[in-house]
Amino acid sequence: MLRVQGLKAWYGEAQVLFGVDLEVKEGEAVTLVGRNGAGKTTTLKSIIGLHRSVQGQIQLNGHDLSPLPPHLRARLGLGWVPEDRGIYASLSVEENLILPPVVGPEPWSLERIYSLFPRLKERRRHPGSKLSGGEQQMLAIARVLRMGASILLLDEPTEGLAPLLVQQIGTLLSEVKAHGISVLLVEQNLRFASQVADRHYLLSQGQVVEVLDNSQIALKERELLQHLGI
Ligand SMILES: Nc1ncnc2c1ncn2[C@@H]1O[C@H](COP(=O)(O)OP(=O)(O)OP(=O)(O)O)[C@@H](O)[C@H]1O
Repeated sequence: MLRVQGLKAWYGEAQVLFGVDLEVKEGEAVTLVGRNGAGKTTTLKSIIGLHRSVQGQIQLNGHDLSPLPPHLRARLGLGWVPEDRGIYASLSVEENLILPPVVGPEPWSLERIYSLFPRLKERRRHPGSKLSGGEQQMLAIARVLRMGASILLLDEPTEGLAPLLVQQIGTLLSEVKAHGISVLLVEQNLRFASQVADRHYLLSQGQVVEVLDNSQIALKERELLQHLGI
C-alpha cells in the first residue's frame, strides 16, 4: 500500500537520505529504527510532504504522492501524528476530535473512536491542557483516525512517557492495526517496537542497512542497543 523507493533528501546542499526503500502493506505495522541523525524523521516528513527537497518514488495505493502537497496526501489516507502531538490546549477533548475536517477515505465516527478509546470518552469535556502525556498521545492518534487516515505515521510516540503509558499506547496501536489501519512509526524503544510492529527497518546514515523481524530483534537486542547508542 505505501511504497517508498530510492528516497533521497537534502537540507540545502547536504544530502541526508541516500536511497531509502521501504514498504508498509495494508494492516501492517513497521518501524524505522536508527540512532539520532540517521534520517528517520526526514523519511517520515518526506512521505508526508513536509520536506520537499527530495527525489525518489513515494506511492500510496498506486498513487504517486511526489507532486502532491501535504493536504492532498492526507486526502489519500496519510495520517501524520506529530512528535509534539499538536493538541489544542484550550479546547476540550471532543472539540479537538471534531475540529479538524474529515479528509481521508476512511473516517471514524465519534462513537467508534470512543469505543476504542474509552479513556477519551471519560475525559471528553476536559481541556487539552489537563490531559496527561499518554492521553494526549491517544487523542492525537484518535484525531487522525477521525479525519479518515488509512495509514498512521508516528514520530516517537513513546518519548517522555512512563513505562505503564508506553504499554497502553502499544496495546492501543495493536488494536488500531487490528482494525486494518497500517502504521509506520519511528521508534527507539525496541521492546515497544516489537510489541507493536511486524517488521523493522534499521536506518543508518540515510540508508536502510537491515530489515528485521521480531525474532531477529530479540536475538540481536544487545547489538542493536549498542548500535542505537542506548
Ligand atoms: N532542518 C534541518 N536543517 C539541516 N539539517 C537537518 C535538519 N533537520 C535534520 N537535519 C540533519 O539531517 C540528518 C537526519 O536528521 P533526522 O532528524 O531525519 O534524523 P533522525 O534519525 O530522525 O534523528 P533524531 O532522532 O535525532 O531526530 C541529520 O544529520 C540532521 O542533522
